[in-house]
Amino acid sequence: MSASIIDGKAFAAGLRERIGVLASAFEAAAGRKAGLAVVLVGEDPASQVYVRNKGKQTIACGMESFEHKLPAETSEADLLALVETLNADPAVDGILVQLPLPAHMNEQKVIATINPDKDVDGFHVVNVGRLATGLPGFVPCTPLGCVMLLKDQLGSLSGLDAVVIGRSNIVGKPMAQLLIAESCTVTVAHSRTRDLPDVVRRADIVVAAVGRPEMVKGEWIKPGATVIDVGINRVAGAQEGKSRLVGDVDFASASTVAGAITPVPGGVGPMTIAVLLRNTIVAAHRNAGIALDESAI
Ligand SMILES: NC(=O)C1=CN([C@@H]2O[C@H](COP(=O)(O)OP(=O)(O)OC[C@H]3O[C@@H](n4cnc5c(N)ncnc54)[C@H](OP(=O)(O)O)[C@@H]3O)[C@@H](O)[C@H]2O)C=CC1
Ligand SMILES: Nc1nc(=O)c2c([nH]1)NC[C@@H]1CN(c3ccc(C(=O)N[C@@H](CCC(=O)O)C(=O)O)cc3)C=[N+]21
Repeated sequence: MSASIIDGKAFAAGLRERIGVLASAFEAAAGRKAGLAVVLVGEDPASQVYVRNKGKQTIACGMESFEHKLPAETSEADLLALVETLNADPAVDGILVQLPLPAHMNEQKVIATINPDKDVDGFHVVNVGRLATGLPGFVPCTPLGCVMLLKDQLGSLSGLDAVVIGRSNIVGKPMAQLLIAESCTVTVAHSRTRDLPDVVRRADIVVAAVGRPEMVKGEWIKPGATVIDVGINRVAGAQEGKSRLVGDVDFASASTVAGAITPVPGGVGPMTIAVLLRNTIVAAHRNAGIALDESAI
């Protein structure tokens, strides 16, 4: 049996199209474009690529992109001051501070400074609390993108057994919260989990967010299960000096057992950026007091 491939790239393109329509309606109603500010500290090449892609897609959707690139040696106080300026700027609806930050900065302190109603990453404790209690807020982009793909693939997730591998604040934990909200029976596995293959074998839905290239093997997967691979790992390619991207799932073996699986690249990654734009257009409507049917996006 061969799994169907979940085309995150195509789904993300459709999502951006719907956002584009909402963005032009917003501009007509508000007399200004919705705006996203992205802050990058330092010169990490992968982060630079992501930030550039975010900026391009923001503009392509008819929103305004404000990019702030700061040198790696910027003081924490200067970064906090920039965040405060963006909080106060009425042209800015969403703020994203690219992580990880340089070691001399306290990430929690920086995130805590972002106005929760502009926190389109959903990382502020207020939004974490809102998600945990079922209040409207902002949900982290990567896990929300995963749930959109799952619901598109499976319809209702109610009653399904889900295993999330990874318990980070940005992927694993919010992913578990969203699956609980969809009435899945959720297990969260991590580096101390005993017999991970056995835990994964129970799952109708497997979400891998580990950061270990091709760790999850096909023999671990229950036949017909849906596999969402969040991992983005750059490894040495076949050709000298070239690298390639692989996920946390061994795609070759898992795709012979799973019912459906996301590829890397072209799966969850493109969804992350599209959901960021979704959260930004939602923030713009809320901040401007303009009604929007958020469940329809
Ligand atoms: N597609 C996208 O848009 C995004 C992709 N990513 C990718 O997703 C992956 C995870 O990211 P992130 O959550 O930030 O990573 P973290 O490093 O913050 O978390 C990794 C988690 O995996 C667990 N883990 C590590 N080794 C094992 C193991 N051998 N067995 C079981 N669990 C293990 C850790 O457990 P413990 O807590 O015990 O240490 C931890 O909870 C990365 O590849 C990252 O690049 C991340 C964000 C967005
Ligand atoms: N504050 C903050 N918010 C984030 O959401 C955030 C962050 N910091 N730091 C880094 C991680 C990682 N991340 C990705 C976004 C897009 C792709 C993506 O588009 N991936 C493409 C491939 C891109 C390539 O070729 O390199 C794909 O999977 O098809 C991947 C990973 C967002 N993150």
